[in-house]
Amino acid sequence: MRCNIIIHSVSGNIYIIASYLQDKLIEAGIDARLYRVEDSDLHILAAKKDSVNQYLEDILELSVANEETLEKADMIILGAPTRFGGMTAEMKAFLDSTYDMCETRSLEGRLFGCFTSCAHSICEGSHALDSMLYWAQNMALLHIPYGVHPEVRLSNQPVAGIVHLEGRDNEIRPSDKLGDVINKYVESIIRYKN
Ligand SMILES: Cc1cc2nc3c(=O)[nH]c(=O)nc-3n(C[C@H](O)[C@H](O)[C@H](O)COP(=O)(O)O)c2cc1C
Repeated sequence: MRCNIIIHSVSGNIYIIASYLQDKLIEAGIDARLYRVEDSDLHILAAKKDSVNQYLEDILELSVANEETLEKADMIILGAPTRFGGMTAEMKAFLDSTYDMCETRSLEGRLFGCFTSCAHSICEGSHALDSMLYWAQNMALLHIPYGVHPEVRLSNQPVAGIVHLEGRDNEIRPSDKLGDVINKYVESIIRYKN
């Protein structure tokens, strides 16, 4: 199974989650690859903010996603920061560029997952997940939800996907606890593998 993870990340949280998720999927025998969407002024922000500069090179090393990235995937996972309860404009611009694919139904039946990072509110993160989910539904993709995992205690995750809370100015980077959540999500994905 080929899984293409497409991200937008400014200060690195989404990149950290995506890299961990990619490693875990590869360990599970899934051909997981990481792509980014265009962000034309990321380098300008990186010159002003250390937290943006920290992962800039890693992020820019990723190939930029296009329609082929979607068409080659059996599973598409989107990761984008939360912006006012939605996804970022950069991720939205990429998804908007795929409109023809919903009319041709060329992605129908592929699998879908999503994750986000935000400052302080799981609730706003959950809205951001839903905004990506609406795209997936337009594309007739099949959503694999995070669902309910009482064994991962107090993880406070929405059922739709994974949310990381960074606190103020990246004071909380994705931790082992979020790793437990991602591991559970990978277990669900493996069940759909064949
Ligand atoms: C314009 C803007 C709007 C934001 N809106 C929200 C929001 O609605 N809720 C929230 O909790 N965080 C919000 N954030 C914080 C980002 O989602 C957060 O910094 C995220 O972790 C960035 O991910 P990254 O490190 O991968 O770039 C906002 C940030 C910016 C710059």
